[in-house]
This record gives sequence, C-alpha cells and structure tokens, in this order.
Amino acid sequence: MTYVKNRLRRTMMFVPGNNPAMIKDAGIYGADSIMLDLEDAVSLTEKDAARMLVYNAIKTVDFGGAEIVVRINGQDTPFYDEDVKAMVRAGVDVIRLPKTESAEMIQKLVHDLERAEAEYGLAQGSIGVMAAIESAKGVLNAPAIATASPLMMGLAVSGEDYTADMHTHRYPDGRELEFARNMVLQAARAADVYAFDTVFSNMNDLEGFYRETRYIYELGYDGKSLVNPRQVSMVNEVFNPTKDEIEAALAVQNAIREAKAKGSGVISLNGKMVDKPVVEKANRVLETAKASKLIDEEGKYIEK
Ligand SMILES: CC(=O)SCCNC(=O)CCNC(=O)[C@H](O)C(C)(C)COP(=O)(O)OP(=O)(O)OC[C@H]1O[C@@H](n2cnc3c(N)ncnc32)[C@H](O)[C@@H]1OP(=O)(O)O
Ligand SMILES: O=C([O-])CC(=O)C(=O)O
Ligand SMILES: [Mg+2]
Repeated sequence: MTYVKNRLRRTMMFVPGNNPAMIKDAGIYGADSIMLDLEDAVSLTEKDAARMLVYNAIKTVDFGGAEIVVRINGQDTPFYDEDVKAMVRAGVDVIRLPKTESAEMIQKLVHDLERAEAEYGLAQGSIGVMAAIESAKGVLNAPAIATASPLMMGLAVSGEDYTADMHTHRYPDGRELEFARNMVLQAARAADVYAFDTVFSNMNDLEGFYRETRYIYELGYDGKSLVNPRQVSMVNEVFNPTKDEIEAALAVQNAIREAKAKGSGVISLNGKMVDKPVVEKANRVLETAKASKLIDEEGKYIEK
C-alpha cells in the first residue's frame, strides 16, 4: 500500500483494532478510508493483541481499495513506540496521532517513522501523518500543527475529548464545537491539507446526523470520521455533487471557454457573473464528481 496526498476522503470509518470480525468486513461498506483503532476503542489489557491483529490485517485483508489509516496510541503512553514500529512494518498508508497539541509532537512522529523505515530498509517518507485535535491547546496550535511536516495529510477535530477538555458536553446544535471546527478548518485550508469533522455517536438519530454532516460540508470540510457502516452512504451522498451541481459546473466551464475565446475573463451565465473564483469552484465540483466516479473524464455520466 502507498500513501497518496490527494484522493477522495469523504468518509473515514473507525474500526476497533481488537475486533477481527469488524476488521475482516470493513472494506465492503464503501468508506474512502478505514481507520483501524489502537487507541480508545481498545482496552489497556488488549493493546498488544490488537496491535498484532491490526498488523496481520494490513498484511492480509482485502480492504477493497480503501485508504488504510491507523490511530495509534498517544505519545504519553507506553504503547506508542511499538505501535509506530509495527505499523511501519505493516505498510500502513497514514498514521493518525491522537491528542495532538503541538507541531513538535508531529515532528517527533515523523522522526520516529523515518527511524523505523530506516531500520526495516523501507523507503523514507512513504507514510502520511494526520493529527487529531482534541483539546483547547490543540485547537490554539492548529495552524502550527497543520504545517509541521510535508508529510502532513490532514487535521481532524475530535469532539468527544475536546468537549471534555472544555468542561462541556456535546449538544444537538453543535455550538460547543463551533470555534474548534472553524479553527481546524482554517488551519487545514491555509496549510493545504485535509479537514475532517468528528464522529457522531448516536446511530439512531439519522436526522441529527444528516444535519451535522450537511453543516460541516457547507463549512468546507473534506470529510468526516465515522463509527458505524450505516453512516457511510449518507456522508458520501452529502459530499458528492448533485446532478444539478455537475450540470451547472459544466455550463460554467463552457461559458468561460467562450469568454476566453472572445478575449474576456468574465461572462454572464443565466444572469449570473462567471469569473475566476466561480470557475475554481466549478472545477472542484467536477474533480469530486470524477473522483466519485459519477462522471467520466469527458464529463459524461457513468451509468450505475
Ligand atoms: C470517541 C472515539 O474515540 S470514537 C472511535 C472509537 N470507537 C469505535 O471505534 C467504535 C466503532 N463502532 C462500533 O464498535 C459499533 O458500531 C458500535 C458499538 C458503536 C455499534 O455497534 P452495533 O450496534 O453492533 O452496530 P450495528 O448493529 O450497526 O452493526 C451492523 C454490522 O456492522 C458491523 N460494524 C459495526 N460497526 C462497525 C465498524 N465501526 N467497523 C466495521 N464494522 C462495523 C457490525 O459488526 C455488524 O456486522 P454484522 O451485521 O456482520 O454482524
Ligand atoms: O476523532 C474523533 O472524532 C473521535 C475521538 O477520538 C474524539 O471525539 O475524541
Ligand atoms: Mg478522542
């Protein structure tokens, strides 16, 4: 497996690293990234067994083309060093560092990855890293964390630990996460890395889940961390452009092509101004539509 910086990452599904049945089938639900968890889903007594299980799974299980992320244990735990070494040997795509509070923590992770790669005779820099931001300190340092290394893939806001650190709880309207969500997103965009929203834990509140997903999509997030396969298709749908959006984006591309042929950088389309930022947004819609296999390279719909 190899890490690629740019790819579709709408859905990143947590899979407990101590659950062989869940791990075995994790690739069938259509998540863009599968996140095998060695941290908070695994009890202290199962840490070593889970590490071995996840190592073997990365080597042998077919995850159907999903990106493989492992959430290792934090740098203040006795499990961190072994987690790093085992995941390097397994050939993981991305390491998610929990409870990241500073750029130095990411630099230490990258250094430890390089050392393990050297030890096992593997190419340097072949694993991406991402930071889970789970505290007030992490949020305030998000801009430095996002730019800590060229191997940085993204930032995730982690609302459960963050609200504990902030002496609050999670509420349906999400006001308690507003500052963290905006800060993490700004930091990610400014550093040109991905931004992921936090998990939604109530599997039976589909309406609340949809509302939250739509909200973070509109803010500009790239994707969301998930805890259950039933959440995958709804998030993928929210992040996929609609047929109307794709058609509007194709019309924008055609209009600007015409404008350029006439020597102009701006044109009117159905009464609306089309200029550079409008074209940029249209291009992004079409890139996502292609990556999601909704349209082909020529912009034609792919029949399902
Ligand atoms: C704050 C944090 O740190 S969050 C991150 C750590 N937490 C986790 O990793 C939890 C991951 N999620 C889970 O363990 C489970 O989804 C739970 C406990 C939340 C709910 O479990 P259930 O009620 O059994 O879920 P549900 O009934 O929807 O399961 C349906 C199927 O999907 C499977 N499944 C459920 N969750 C997952 C998952 N995260 N990954 C892979 N498979 C899963 C189940 O095994 C079941 O499979 P089966 O039909 O073959 O038996
Ligand atoms: O990263 C996440 O969304 C899950 C998590 O650990 C948290 O919320 O504390
Ligand atoms: Mg957490």
